[in-house]
Amino acid sequence: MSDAILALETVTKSFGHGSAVVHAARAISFSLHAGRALALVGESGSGKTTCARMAMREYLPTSGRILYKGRPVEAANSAEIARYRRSVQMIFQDPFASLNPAHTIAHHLRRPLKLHRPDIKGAEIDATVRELLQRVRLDPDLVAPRYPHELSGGQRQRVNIARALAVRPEVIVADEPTSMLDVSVRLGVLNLLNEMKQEMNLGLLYITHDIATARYVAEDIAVMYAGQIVEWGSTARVIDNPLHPYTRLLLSAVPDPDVRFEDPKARLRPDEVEDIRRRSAAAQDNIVEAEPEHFMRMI
Ligand SMILES: Nc1ncnc2c1ncn2[C@@H]1O[C@H](COP(=O)(O)OP(=O)(O)OP(=O)(O)O)[C@@H](O)[C@H]1O
Repeated sequence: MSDAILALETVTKSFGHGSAVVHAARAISFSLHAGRALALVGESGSGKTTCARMAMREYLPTSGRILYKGRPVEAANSAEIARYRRSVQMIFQDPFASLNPAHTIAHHLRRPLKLHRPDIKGAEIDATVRELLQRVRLDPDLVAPRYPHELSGGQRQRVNIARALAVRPEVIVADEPTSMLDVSVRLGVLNLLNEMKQEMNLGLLYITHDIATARYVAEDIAVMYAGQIVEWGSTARVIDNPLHPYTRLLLSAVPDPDVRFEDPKARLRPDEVEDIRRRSAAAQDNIVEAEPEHFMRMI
């Protein structure tokens, strides 16, 4: 599809040098489209956050290109970079760390409006704060005057979503947005992200170790293993008919980022895990040098 808002084209990111080099992302290609979500799934260390940080321009790729509306970001001037930064907003894992305990929720939402929305002034700012809170299904009268510690984790994450929406982004990058929340409120936050995607025509990059949750937000899934995308497809196809052994491993693993697959709490036996890892690594060796198009055909 050529109407991508944001596209990573054969992007690679390495850290360190020589024998200590870590290939965190290798030949990664994906694009984000208005009103659609891509779930990037994989275990801890597979390279998901590195991809998110490249999409945010916090990390520059070692090689490859990032395109914003078809134009390479590297060639952008400072005004275009500023527009890009506004256009691509991030929601982090820890809903508390990203809010300042000394300020009210209203303050957190007024700030981006004052900085990035010259079209609204004075009383309009407070009206927009109310609108934003309503949009994320929070009661403005109750929530606007509160401090972050007075809200639940789920409410705080909704405030973070409202803050990201304040600058009218085109893309939201949500890195494990529910993994630090109570299980009981996770689905509500995922449903909210899904509604925002549809209502505001946002492109969404949803990053998770828990492949099953992709069903609630994402049209497509890309599965990452050791810095590479090893399987890609529609969410229903990947979950119902996973082709790659590593995807099967993810589907059978417990949804807890702190539990490694070798952990006895994971449902697979250690010998099964070892076998799948070996086959994943072998499959990966075969595709390392392949062009993305060729790789897509292989999976
Ligand atoms: N700034 C950095 N310097 C050196 N190595 C890094 C850096 N950032 C990430 N890495 C390494 O790159 C690899 C991929 O890490 P990344 O954080 O992208 O994975 P992840 O799938 O997002 O994992 P997690 O869910 O734990 O964040 C890991 O081996 C990690 O140690």
